Amino acid sequence: MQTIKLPGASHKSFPVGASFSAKVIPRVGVRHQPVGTVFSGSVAGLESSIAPRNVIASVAKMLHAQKKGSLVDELPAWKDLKEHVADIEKTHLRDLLHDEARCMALIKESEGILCDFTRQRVTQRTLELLYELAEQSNLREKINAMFNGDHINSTEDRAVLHVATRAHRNQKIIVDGRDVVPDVWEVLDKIKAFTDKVRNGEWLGVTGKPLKKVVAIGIGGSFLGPLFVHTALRTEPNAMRASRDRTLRFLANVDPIDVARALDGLDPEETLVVVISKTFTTAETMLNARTVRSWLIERLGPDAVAKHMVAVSTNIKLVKEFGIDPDNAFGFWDWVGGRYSVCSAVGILPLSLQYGFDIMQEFLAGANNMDEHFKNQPYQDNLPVLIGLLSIWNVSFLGYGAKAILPYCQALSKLAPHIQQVDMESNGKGVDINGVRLPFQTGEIDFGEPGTNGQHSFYQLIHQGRVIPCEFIGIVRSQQSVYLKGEVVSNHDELMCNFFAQADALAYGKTPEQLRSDNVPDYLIPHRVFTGNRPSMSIMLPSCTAYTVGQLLSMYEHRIAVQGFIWNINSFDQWGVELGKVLASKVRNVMNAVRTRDRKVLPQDGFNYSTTRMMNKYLEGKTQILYPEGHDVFPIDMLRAGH
Ligand SMILES: O=P(O)(O)OC[C@H]1O[C@H](O)[C@H](O)[C@@H](O)[C@@H]1O
Repeated sequence: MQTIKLPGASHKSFPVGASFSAKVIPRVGVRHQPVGTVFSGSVAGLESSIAPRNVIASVAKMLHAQKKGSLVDELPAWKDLKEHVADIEKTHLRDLLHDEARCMALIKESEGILCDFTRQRVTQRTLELLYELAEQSNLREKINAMFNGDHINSTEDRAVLHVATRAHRNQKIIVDGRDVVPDVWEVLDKIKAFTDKVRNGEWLGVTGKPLKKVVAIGIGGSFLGPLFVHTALRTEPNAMRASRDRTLRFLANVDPIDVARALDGLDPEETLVVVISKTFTTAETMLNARTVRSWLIERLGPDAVAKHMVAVSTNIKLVKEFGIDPDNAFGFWDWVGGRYSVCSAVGILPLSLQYGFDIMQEFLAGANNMDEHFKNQPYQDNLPVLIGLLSIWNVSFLGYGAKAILPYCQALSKLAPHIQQVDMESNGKGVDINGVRLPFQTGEIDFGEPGTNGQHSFYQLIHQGRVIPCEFIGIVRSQQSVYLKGEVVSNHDELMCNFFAQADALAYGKTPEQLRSDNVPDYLIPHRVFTGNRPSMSIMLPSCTAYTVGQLLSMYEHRIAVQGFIWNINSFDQWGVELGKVLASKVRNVMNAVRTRDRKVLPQDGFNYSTTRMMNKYLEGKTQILYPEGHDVFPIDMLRAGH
């Protein structure tokens, strides 16, 4: 068979004359039917007629995928798994947990992390079928394509290489023919140099005071990951020592209440502001940045910006236009997705200001350790692959659309909010990677709270209402230990007693017979029955340090990628957030028109009845604000008073 070379494609050759139909979308790539046929022909024909590299690469990938069946639910393994559901429906976890061979096979320990999958509604046969599904879905090739810097984010024509942001200095990771690891380390070295200077008092504020308070302004991926890691490290003994006398706060919401809270009690003379935005165009972040810039200038004069404001962005041009010296800007690259950016300057700059670069380097090393594990381990021992496959089983075959993330560790209290974005923005899609509408749902609804708080809140529903697969995360050595003389167990042991108990309570439940033998009156028995058979997994980390937090983060990121690879969706774009933004700017224009022209209500046209009615209620309902021309409506009273 003759082959032709496809520049930039991951599969370097393809049979001449392989036919396809494709819609060519400028700058975006290719979608195949049924979106619409604009071009039909062969790969050879395409190469000679239109030939942009990214289009050829996309077509090659598309053809490759089509060869194997364009939708995952058409694969034989998917069908086998569908049939296998009936076998599993006949089982109960309380029986499955008695099968010792099964349990031994379902407990995996690697990189110091113990994962117990015995309380998943699976048998060894289920796992075999899931591995088969992974094979048939080209999971390994897709993982390799990610690590190789292929443009797997096809709708934005970008590589997906957050793993490069935590590469060791001597690793090589090639994107578009260029090793990016030296670029990554150039920024990391710059972060180290800058944060050392701020922390040791070499870099001072405009009035000569050390900058001990940091306000990090950013939203979405430029906020949730750094907040998660900051919350995880606050009480870790080494991190605590390293951050003594220092403060890190976040300002995310465009709600002025968040501004007031973030700045409350801060002295601008001692405050460094880090504006974090991949695009440097996000409306909320830029308004907050302008607001805080006014706060600094009003108190310290215009020269304050140079000493008190720095930025993290891929868009250095806009950073400069905002008035921040590009020397004080820390870059990253379009191949780092916002929600995957905590290991770039997005997280490492503010967190190094707070904890020092050395601690953040441990965090990067932990993430890198899990990246290597993910890249190299066979499916059977690969923690992110196993967790991802089990989620596919729960969502697509058992029909459990949500999962609860339940760390029995207060330090991990911001894991669930972070994973909400990483998972739901990545995998909440309606079409496959080729643009074909999916006949099944992808993604999961994520929520969670630390144990034991959640037990006193939503566990009722989990135990007796809906079935929600739970992910329990426990820690062997607590960051903080307390043992009170005379108490039965230490405080951390008390916490962990609940961690162990909940998983079994969900799995075993409580039968009417057991209740009767406990002398529960008949009328209460239906209310007190626990059906059990509710799946969970338990993950145990040796400690909650910068290193293990890095591992945990990477494990969750990659399990989400595994799910997206199997569903064959693009987990790395987020078109679904655009429409609301566009409509908000239409509202913004009208709001401005009404407020600046002293009108109390909206004109009749422009919005539907409901929106007009609600907006008029809002506009009439507070004292008329007339935006004064040429003046900042700032600062608000509380901040002016410097409380
Ligand atoms: O970092 P930025 O460019 O300001 O983007 C912040 C956030 O904006 C949008 O909401 C995207 O959906 C998020 O993925 C992103 O993290």
